[in-house]
Amino acid sequence: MPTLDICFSPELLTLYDLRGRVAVVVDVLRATSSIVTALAQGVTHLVPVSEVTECQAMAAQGYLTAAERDGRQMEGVDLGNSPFGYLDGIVAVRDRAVAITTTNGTRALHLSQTADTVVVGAFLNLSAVADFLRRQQKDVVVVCAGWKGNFCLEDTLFGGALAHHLATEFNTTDSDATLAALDLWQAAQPDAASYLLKSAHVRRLNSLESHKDMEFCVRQDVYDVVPVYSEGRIVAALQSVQS
Ligand SMILES: O=C(O)[C@H](CS(=O)(=O)O)OP(=O)(O)O
Repeated sequence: MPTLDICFSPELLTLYDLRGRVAVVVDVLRATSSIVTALAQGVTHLVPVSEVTECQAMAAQGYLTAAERDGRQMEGVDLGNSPFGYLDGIVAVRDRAVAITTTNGTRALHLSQTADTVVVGAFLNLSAVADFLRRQQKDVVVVCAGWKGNFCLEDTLFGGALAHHLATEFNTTDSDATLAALDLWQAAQPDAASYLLKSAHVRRLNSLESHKDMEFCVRQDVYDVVPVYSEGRIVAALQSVQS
């Protein structure tokens, strides 16, 4: 039976060997929720980059640009880090490619590249990711983006929810990290959104008046898209299998 382990922060990734495994990178608030939403809304692919200047430069190649630092959209770009940027119709996103840089999410993606496969997880595509992992039948590490290297509740909660979904098909009992995330998921029931109100990131987003982002990002199974990060691009899984 394949194992499901959880890495609470990118700073701990040196302790994990991702080779031969599937990495599920999660940054519920808000990078991976926005990436899932972007692909569901018809974005062709996303390129995660480290620096804002790198992101801005990609506009010359026809990319839409999405850049955020400390929760705020940067000057001179098309989009920030809110999933509503892909939903509100202000920027036409269908059939466009997006260069994206965020505080925590893009770093976690870059650091996970040694995995056999890197997928992008969020509550918005929880069941789709679980189905994808069932088909892969490989060991899994959930890589929590956290906040500036620190543990965060929302990404760990996602890890617990995913482990709960896969508990009969994956070994979720050998890792204390997975057991802790499962306990957290149980503690958050029956209302994970209310539970997350206590998290530091939700308080940060509230102070930026992004409460509706949090309410959206904790919704489960809104989309069935599974983004896969490969060769510098994030594409929907079916596209990746066909190409
Ligand atoms: O925009 C976000 O939600 C965060 C910024 S911060 O953690 O609040 O500074 O970026 P992300 O990379 O999605 O964690």
